[in-house]
Amino acid sequence: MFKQDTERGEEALIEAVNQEAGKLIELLRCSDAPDSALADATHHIQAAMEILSPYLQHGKEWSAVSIASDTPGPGWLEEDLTRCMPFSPVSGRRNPVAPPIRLWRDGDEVRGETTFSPTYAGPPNSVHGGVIAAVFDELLAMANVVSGAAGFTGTLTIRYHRRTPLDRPIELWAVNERNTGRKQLSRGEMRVDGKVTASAEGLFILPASSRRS
Ligand SMILES: CC(C)(COP(=O)(O)OP(=O)(O)OC[C@H]1O[C@@H](n2cnc3c(N)ncnc32)[C@H](O)[C@@H]1OP(=O)(O)O)[C@@H](O)C(=O)NCCC(=O)NCCSC(=O)Cc1ccccc1
Repeated sequence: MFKQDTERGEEALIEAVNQEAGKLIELLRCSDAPDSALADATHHIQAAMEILSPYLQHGKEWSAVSIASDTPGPGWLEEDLTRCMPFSPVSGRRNPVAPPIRLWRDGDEVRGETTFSPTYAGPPNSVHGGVIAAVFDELLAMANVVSGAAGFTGTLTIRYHRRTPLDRPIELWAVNERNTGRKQLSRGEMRVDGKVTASAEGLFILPASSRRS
């Protein structure tokens, strides 16, 4: 059974069920189960879907709910930056497709760690390049947030130095290099055992429309 956190209550439960769903995705991705087991699992998954479907939220309002200020619970914690985007497909603890990522503020920089399961595989034993890009998008955006300005991704350039392995601890690092008017320039790295496997540079821009409003 899920262990309830007495202080965080519902929040702990919603995160726990998402984590279980993430493990389910990994089991499906890696499973060599026979048809009988797959049929049984399908039955149980359908039962869970029936329980949840009455609570499905549709429409603009729900898709706009993506930042912590839209949800109950602590939104901004410097030691746990992923809290401010609980529904993110990259780091959100309320999104079962997100890998388990931790991000925290370290002065002007953002640091973090993650381990990618085979759910995120691209080449053999390695993380998918698109997943790496997605993680950098969020990591660099967070470095901008920490620096006090956060625009939309305009351009994101990734250099894949060597393969990023699955099932190994990955170090994440990013910093905002420059804020000029509406533009923020940031860069980041992924490292394994101290060696850079991928690096990124991003130009983030505040849209003209956000200035007028
Ligand atoms: C915002 C902007 C990129 C630009 O705004 P506009 O008002 O149209 O800009 P305007 O035309 O006034 O030009 C101003 C200056 O900027 C320059 N410049 C313009 N564009 C580019 C460019 N692409 N690349 C490079 N430079 C560009 C332009 O030449 C000019 O330069 P100048 O001053 O002459 O030297 C807009 O096109 C847009 O919304 N695109 C979609 C963005 C999107 O969907 N991103 C993905 C989702 S967000 C995400 O994932 C992050 C995240 C993660 C996690 C959590 C949270 C966030």
